[in-house]
Amino acid sequence: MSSYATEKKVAVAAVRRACQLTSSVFNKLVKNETLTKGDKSPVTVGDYAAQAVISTMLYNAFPADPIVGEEDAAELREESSAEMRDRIIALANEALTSELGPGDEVSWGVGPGQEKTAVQLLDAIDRGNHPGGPSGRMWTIDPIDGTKGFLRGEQYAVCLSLIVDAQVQVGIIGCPNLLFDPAQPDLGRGVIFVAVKGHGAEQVTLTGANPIPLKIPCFAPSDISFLESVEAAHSSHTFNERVSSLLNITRSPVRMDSQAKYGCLARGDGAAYLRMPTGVGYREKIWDHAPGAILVEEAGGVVTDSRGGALNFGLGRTLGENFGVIAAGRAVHSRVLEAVKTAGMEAKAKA
Ligand SMILES: Nc1ncnc2c1ncn2[C@@H]1O[C@H](COP(=O)(O)O)[C@@H](OP(=O)(O)O)[C@H]1O
Ligand SMILES: [Mg+2]
Ligand SMILES: [Mg+2]
Ligand SMILES: [Mg+2]
Repeated sequence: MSSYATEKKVAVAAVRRACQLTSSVFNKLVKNETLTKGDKSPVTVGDYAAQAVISTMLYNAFPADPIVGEEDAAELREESSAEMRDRIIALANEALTSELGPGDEVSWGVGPGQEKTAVQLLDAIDRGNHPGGPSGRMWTIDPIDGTKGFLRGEQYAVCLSLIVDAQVQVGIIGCPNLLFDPAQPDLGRGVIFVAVKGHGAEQVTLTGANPIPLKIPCFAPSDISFLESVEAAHSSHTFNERVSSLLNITRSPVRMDSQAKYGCLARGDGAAYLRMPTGVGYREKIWDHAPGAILVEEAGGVVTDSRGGALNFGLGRTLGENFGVIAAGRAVHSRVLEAVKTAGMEAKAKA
């Protein structure tokens, strides 16, 4: 099985630069630097600039690889967005050219790069327009996952994955606001989760140091707690409550934005991640789950939809008919899946 050594190196370097960008943007973010997209969700200068940086670095290393990225530059190309566009270009160039120190080897082509023009950076954002599909190599970029958490100063994640023939091979999740070790808060914040199919999962610091292999522990029933979204619109809190009570879980759920939830699950901070749709019609996006799914699987866990089916990353930009997500260690997963089925039947009977 390929170890995807070069892909991993480039991907970690890209996420590292993007994390530095998003952390520094947060401290300077002003009101008119956030737009509302067509689906009413927020997007900030940080989302755009981070996608530009990651896409540029991927293009340098793998010019033929298509990219499925969350953001596009259509709005930025409008004359009325000139101020925001200039800011994004400046941020992206700063992130692409800054010295990051140890671990940022120039020899891999991932060290400080050249400044890019506005046209090049807008085109880099728009290279994320690939439709996805069942065959070939493609990257997914979610430059800021959990934009709402980012805006609240809480958890968010810079997420990147490599998918080959619909199978996730590499997943990287950068979490600048996450404690490196909740048991040792003095080690500070900032974690990058890294997984390569067949080669395990680990976490490193934002500088790529202190690698720690990740393995989901076995949980006693009394130690089980759920990880879930902060946003009730993204996943049903009431359904999770019902599942918890069916499983006699007494611990309160841990609410957290973004794929930081998958990272926490992979290292044993929480026993299960349950994401049930709040309404009909929303289709989960592949960039919201591909890095997390490979991370949890490589840490020994199981990730399925709410019916127990595999997540299908080969259907395009979304997960298609996959309904909800259940991620957990093997034993907990099968118990949660049973309870989800029971709660689902109860809900149907009531409707
Ligand atoms: N109605 C909905 N149902 C489920 N997920 C949704 C949703 N609306 C938006 N999302 C997704 O939820 C992601 C955040 O997940 P979480 O709630 O776990 O933090 C968002 O990612 P972005 O923040 O990258 O846009 C977005 O893609
Ligand atoms: Mg978004
Ligand atoms: Mg997202
Ligand atoms: Mg996003």
